[in-house]
Amino acid sequence: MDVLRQLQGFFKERRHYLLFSILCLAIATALGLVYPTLLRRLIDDVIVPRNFEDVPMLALTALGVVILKSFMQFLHGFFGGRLGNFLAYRLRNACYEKLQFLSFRYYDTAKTGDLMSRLTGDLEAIRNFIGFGFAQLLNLLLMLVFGAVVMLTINWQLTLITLISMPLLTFVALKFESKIHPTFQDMRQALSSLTTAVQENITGVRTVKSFAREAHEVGKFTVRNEYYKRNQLNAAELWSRYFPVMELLASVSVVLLMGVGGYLVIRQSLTLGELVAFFSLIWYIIGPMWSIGFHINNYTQSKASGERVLELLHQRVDVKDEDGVIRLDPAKVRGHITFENVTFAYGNKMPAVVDINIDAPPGSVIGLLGGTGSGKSTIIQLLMRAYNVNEGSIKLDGMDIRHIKIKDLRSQIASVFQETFLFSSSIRNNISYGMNNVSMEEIIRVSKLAQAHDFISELPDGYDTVVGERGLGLSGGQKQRIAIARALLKNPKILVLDDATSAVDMETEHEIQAGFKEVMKGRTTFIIAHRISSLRHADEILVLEEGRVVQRGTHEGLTSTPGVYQDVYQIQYADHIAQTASAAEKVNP
Ligand SMILES: Nc1ncnc2c1ncn2[C@@H]1O[C@H](COP(=O)(O)OP(=O)(O)OP(=O)(O)O)[C@@H](O)[C@H]1O
Repeated sequence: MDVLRQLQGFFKERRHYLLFSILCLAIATALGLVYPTLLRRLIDDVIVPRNFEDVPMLALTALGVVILKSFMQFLHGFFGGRLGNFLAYRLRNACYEKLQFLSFRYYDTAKTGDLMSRLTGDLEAIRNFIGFGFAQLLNLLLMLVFGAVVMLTINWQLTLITLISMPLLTFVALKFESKIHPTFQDMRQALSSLTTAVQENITGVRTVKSFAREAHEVGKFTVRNEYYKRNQLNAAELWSRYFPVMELLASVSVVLLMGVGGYLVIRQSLTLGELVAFFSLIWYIIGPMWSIGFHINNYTQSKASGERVLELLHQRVDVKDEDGVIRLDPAKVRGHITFENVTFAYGNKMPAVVDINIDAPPGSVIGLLGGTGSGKSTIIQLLMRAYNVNEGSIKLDGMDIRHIKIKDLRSQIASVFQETFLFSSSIRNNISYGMNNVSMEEIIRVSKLAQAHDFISELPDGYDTVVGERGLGLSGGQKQRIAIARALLKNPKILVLDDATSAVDMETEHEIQAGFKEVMKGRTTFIIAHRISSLRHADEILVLEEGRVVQRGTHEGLTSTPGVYQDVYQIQYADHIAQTASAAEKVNP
């Protein structure tokens, strides 16, 4: 109930809908009791004494009850639907907003499929339960109480005898629920793994095809599909057993009623009308008993769903603005970056970077070189304050970035990552992502700088061409050039190029770098690169190994000092060095 109490906070302005919905359903249920009473009057007061002038009145009453009952049911659905949808809408918005502000740390371990199912399946379960299930569960109790009270007022002995099978019916219903519930959970799990397989397969279609793994993928899917089918069959078998058993038990009441009730009528301790009313009342009570398991199941499932949604909403955001943060005036930002003894570890792992010191004055270019996993990207992540440093500090123009408004800090940094993410929208929208009121001229200007204008112009719809999901349909280099244009449009004080030219050929790299020279002017630039050619003009190059800076200096200084940089240089420039050496030999034999 704690979950329900917490969820209540999301619909407190519409709490009256819940009350109306329950009230209307209760009235409809109470009206349902009028039928047996009318039947009883029809037999005892009309048919038996052949008093037929009362028939029209009884018929009109029945009609009135039907209409009123239907109207009450309509109102229950109306208010329930409004309430459920209002709550789902509020929760969906709250979850989505939370997802925007959750830290990178959360996304390091979060699974897309799981998050999607919280925002869809779980929300749907909550919507149904709060909108309808809750009222119906209460109503079920009301039906039992109302029905039993009316029966007791007719004949309490007969009531006790005929309701003898009720505990057994309840027991079977609950037992059934305890079996079907895990089966449903397995089914949900199986469906989730089936969906994950489809999602992964579509996302990684290029990898699958390039490794000719179609048959393997089909096999993997078949196994999961088989498992899902088995679960479905289990559930179907349980259902097929449930209804006959329930009917059998319910028939015990009916048989008892016929025997004992018939005997009482013969003995004239019960009227014929009362016996018929009893029949109708017994089904009025047994009906809800059949679905008691379903309603309880609905409740437990929604409770679990509520917990999952609330768990997401209660996630702690560890990187957030503190009170009294500094706002940046873009015109005054100079872009002086300093790292002072920075150490950082992801979770409980070994530190990813240790004791990093960098001084990047405004407009300088810092190169980061190192093997895979050496900590290059981590340095950039820390600069953007994706994570808080564990030790030391990072400063922008002398201010610790922890004291600067995150939005302001990030708006001063533009990055081009190794992996370019494009939204399924037009190229123009992708380039101007996050910016308002950008003119077409501006978009074209930056695209030209990023060497993207030519290939965009050749596309059928030019800048209005809609790129597929994550940019499918464009080459890696083309996507990267769009990302570069996007970064240039932001006109940042700090530029991060994370292996930004790795997906383009040498010639294009050269062209892009020539363009970059222009845009890097006046901006502090961090370049992460595997190719020395991308770094040679940097003001300072940091060579990283296992999170530590093992060498630092300019290209000239590092090439003339024995060490990692010189080794990498010799490997990457082997041909060039050999040529230079033979040319020198020819001159000085
Ligand atoms: N999100 C993360 N969660 C946990 N550990 C991480 C995460 N990102 C990186 N690491 C770890 O931190 C270390 C440094 O990784 P980082 O990505 O900074 O290296 P890199 O030099 O950029 O590598 P690459 O050139 O392959 O991109 C590695 O040991 C890596 O496994």
